[in-house]
Amino acid sequence: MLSDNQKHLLRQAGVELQDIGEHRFCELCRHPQQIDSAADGELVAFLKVANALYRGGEPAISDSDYDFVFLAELKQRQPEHPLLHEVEPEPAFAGKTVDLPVMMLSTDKAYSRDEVERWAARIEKAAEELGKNFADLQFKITPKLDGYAAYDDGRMLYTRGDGRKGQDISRVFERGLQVANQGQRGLGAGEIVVSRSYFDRNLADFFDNPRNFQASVIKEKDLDEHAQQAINDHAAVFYPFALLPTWTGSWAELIADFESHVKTIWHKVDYDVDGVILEIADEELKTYLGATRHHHRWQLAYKENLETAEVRILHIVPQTSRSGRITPVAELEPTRLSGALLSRATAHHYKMVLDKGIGPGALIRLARSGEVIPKIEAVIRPAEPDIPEACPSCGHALIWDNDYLLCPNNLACPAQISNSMEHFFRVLKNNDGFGAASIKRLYEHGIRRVDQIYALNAEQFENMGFGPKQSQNLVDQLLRSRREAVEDWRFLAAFGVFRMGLGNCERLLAHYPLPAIFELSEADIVAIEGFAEKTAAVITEGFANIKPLFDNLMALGFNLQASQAQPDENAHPLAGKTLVFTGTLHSGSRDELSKQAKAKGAKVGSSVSAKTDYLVAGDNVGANKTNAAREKGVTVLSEQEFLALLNGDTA
Ligand SMILES: NC(=O)c1ccc[n+]([C@@H]2O[C@H](COP(=O)([O-])OP(=O)(O)OC[C@H]3O[C@@H](n4cnc5c(N)ncnc54)[C@H](O)[C@@H]3O)[C@@H](O)[C@H]2O)c1
Ligand SMILES: [Zn+2]
Repeated sequence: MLSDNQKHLLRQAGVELQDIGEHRFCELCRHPQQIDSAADGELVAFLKVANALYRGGEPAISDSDYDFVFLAELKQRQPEHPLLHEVEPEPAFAGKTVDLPVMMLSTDKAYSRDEVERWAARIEKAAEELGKNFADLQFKITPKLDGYAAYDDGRMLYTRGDGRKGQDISRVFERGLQVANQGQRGLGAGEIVVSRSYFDRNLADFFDNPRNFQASVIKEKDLDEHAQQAINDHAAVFYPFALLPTWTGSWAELIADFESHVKTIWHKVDYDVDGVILEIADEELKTYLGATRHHHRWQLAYKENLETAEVRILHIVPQTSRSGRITPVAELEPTRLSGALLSRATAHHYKMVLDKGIGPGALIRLARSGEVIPKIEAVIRPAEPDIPEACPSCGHALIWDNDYLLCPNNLACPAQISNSMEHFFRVLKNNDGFGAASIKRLYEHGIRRVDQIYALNAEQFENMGFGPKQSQNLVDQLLRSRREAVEDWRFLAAFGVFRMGLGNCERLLAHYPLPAIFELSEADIVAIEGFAEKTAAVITEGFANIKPLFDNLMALGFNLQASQAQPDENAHPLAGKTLVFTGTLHSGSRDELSKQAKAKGAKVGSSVSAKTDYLVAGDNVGANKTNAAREKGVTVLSEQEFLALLNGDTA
């Protein structure tokens, strides 16, 4: 049963226990493998409760069960579920909520060298697109502190909150908390941590675990005397990531001795560490790579997962996805791994099936990983694969599209149509009842598009075989989905345009109002940070394809919240602009001026590109450089002109 404190935490976080029930929640904590039997709603409710307890310092299950059993199950059932693509929320305290100076996200995770190499390959590609030499890039490794994330801007300390808005917890500094390493205030993101050896010696009798202790340090209520003592003894500190022990080197150096670099950094600090963080140092490339709603693409957490299993494949079942790509799903001899029973695994694509010999009878190695789970890590003994020739859903002949087998029959393929309709309701999130089973029935009765679903009344649902109560509920849910406010980028993402997931939709609509997206040229899209040339063509084509459906749905009147920052008369003239500094500056160091510009909402790059707005040229800058910038459409400013802008004078 849950403790009173745990129940209090849930109330504080606004997480409803009745969606799953206390009894069922505790039963699943003790017997994680029973999650197989849980309904989707139960699974989601379980995750929300577990997360709220964990963030409040009272975890009910181990991290490994959370990641590899419950979260993994959700990934398998509903890969697009928002819980998987957004920062896990922290419960709010009574206190001021403030915009974070920078986005504080979760991290993308890797459990094998293979995954690390795939991440590096994406970095290499982006570096190439920016004209940078991958071999020259510096990579950094730091220990991944397992504490309580916070951000220190020098004036206040904030929690990570939902990644965009956090809460003011400056009180911990008033309680005497020091910055680790004799560090100063204002060093940005870090974690509140407690020395592992100190905890074991002095705190283990009073707190269940360090997480429990850390949560108590930031609570608004009076501080526990042992916690206060730990702060006085400087055993509990705020550790800014900038001060962490760091390994730095090129990719070649990193990968040549990967295990040993990781191990050295992992054990460098006397705090709880649950992995290492890999990242690149190049600021311009970082800006270019950007972030999803969940993690920065320039950063990767490497964790260890020692449990693997050798499993025999029974057969491979091809499945047609929403986009027409055929996913190879291997049915396995049921095998237990990290607490869960595995009976299926996926291969990336059919090229891999072909190359590695993933056929019936093959012996493979499986590891539970944080990515699409579980997936085939390695083939120990290959077997002749079956490569399907026809789409398993519509029978259309398949074609190869790079590494993927593709069903090109996207206008009439039942799987593609049904999966797209299901995707719409799932991404929109503000409705219930349009899962795979309902959609299948609707499809069987001739429904092909979501606007047709919105046109149905209760009687028509009943005629398709839905019960009377369910029919009324579906009608209510459709109405609710139109009335309840929904962000315009989420609405756009629901259409499932290739390459337009939640993150990209949000990024695009920060620049253009929703109706304008159909007028965008490829060049308009490329000009936005984070969009590459190749994808822009696919995106404009995708928009053209959804236009008729989009218009039909808009006519129904959804309650859309526009995300685009309305042109603000009072906005600072540097807000949203990208600057590059060059030459000798007199009013401050380049770092100081960058900081001031960033504080006004500007971005600072390291070299001029087509995305730069201003080149701030100090002394001793050659005409070649300024002319080249002007040719790219960049405005060249003197230091004085820049200072005037910084003061708020308009350009
Ligand atoms: N046991 C449970 O019930 C439960 C519930 C929810 C989540 N969890 C655990 O929480 C984790 C997911 O949480 P998350 O979203 O906070 O993500 P995460 O574990 O990926 O951590 C991301 C955070 O790492 C921090 N970090 C630490 N060291 C860093 C460094 N050197 N450089 C940069 N950043 C660093 C940052 O603050 C960042 O916010 C999972 O491991 C999961 O198991 C457990
Ligand atoms: Zn098909």
